[in-house]
Amino acid sequence: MPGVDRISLDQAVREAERAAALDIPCLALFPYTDPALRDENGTEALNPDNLVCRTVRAIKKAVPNIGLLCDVALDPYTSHGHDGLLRDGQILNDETVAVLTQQSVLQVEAGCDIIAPSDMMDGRIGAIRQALDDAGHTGIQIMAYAAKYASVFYGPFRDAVGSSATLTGDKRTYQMDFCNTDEALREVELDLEEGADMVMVKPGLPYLDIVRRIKDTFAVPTFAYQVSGEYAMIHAAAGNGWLDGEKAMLESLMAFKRAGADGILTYFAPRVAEKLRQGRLF
Ligand SMILES: NCC(=O)CCC(=O)O
Repeated sequence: MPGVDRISLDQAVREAERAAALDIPCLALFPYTDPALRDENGTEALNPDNLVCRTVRAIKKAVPNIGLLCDVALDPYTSHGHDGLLRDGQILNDETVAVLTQQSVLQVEAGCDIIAPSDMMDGRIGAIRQALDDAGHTGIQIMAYAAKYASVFYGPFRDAVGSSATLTGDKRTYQMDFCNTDEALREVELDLEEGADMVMVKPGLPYLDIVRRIKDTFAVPTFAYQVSGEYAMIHAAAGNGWLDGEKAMLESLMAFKRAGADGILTYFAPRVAEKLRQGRLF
């Protein structure tokens, strides 16, 4: 991904310090897992000393006031690159949910503030909420990736976490069909009923109609993810001199706000935070 690096644990702590100084409220952590540690069942996800858990502990120790959001899904850990367990070419929904609940508890016990299931299995929000409550973690927030579309715009991210090369098939049996808008409302409704505190739409810019429909229908905290492909397009156009990158970044982020997003996950966060601190966006 242009302009975005994989960083080591000590560098992640420094980035967290920098983010806190820029008033960025929360960081989302995504691991690159050594291929030797990936297997069919994604067992590294349940290692309490895996890269994410170690990084959460280190950041929380050094920068206790920054929020940490941990992704819940198996794709960084599976040899086939899917978010769930796979048997005979089929994703096993309920068996996967049983693993995701354990992954969530481990991440919370490492110090994570917000659990963000991005796997799109059915029924996982309720199961995770129950598992967290049972383990005594009643104050943890859940951000459900409720409307996550099967999108080509995730390409650069998959390269960055090393799952492009290993992904077999596609994710269309569990991520959403981009021809469909009503399904997004049903997914959000289910996730809220199951105990989600906030919902996420992903990708962002091509899906702002979904953000607006969700916000207008449910009036809950609604987030949107400006994903790697969206970021890369602006970056590449700016690099080629086709667009003013700074202005395109700001215009795209303002579009999220206009559509009703309460928060934006973006790879531009440090750049836009610097501008906000200077007090003048436009
Ligand atoms: N679960 C995190 C992602 O899938 C990120 C997608 C992207 O930035 O393209």
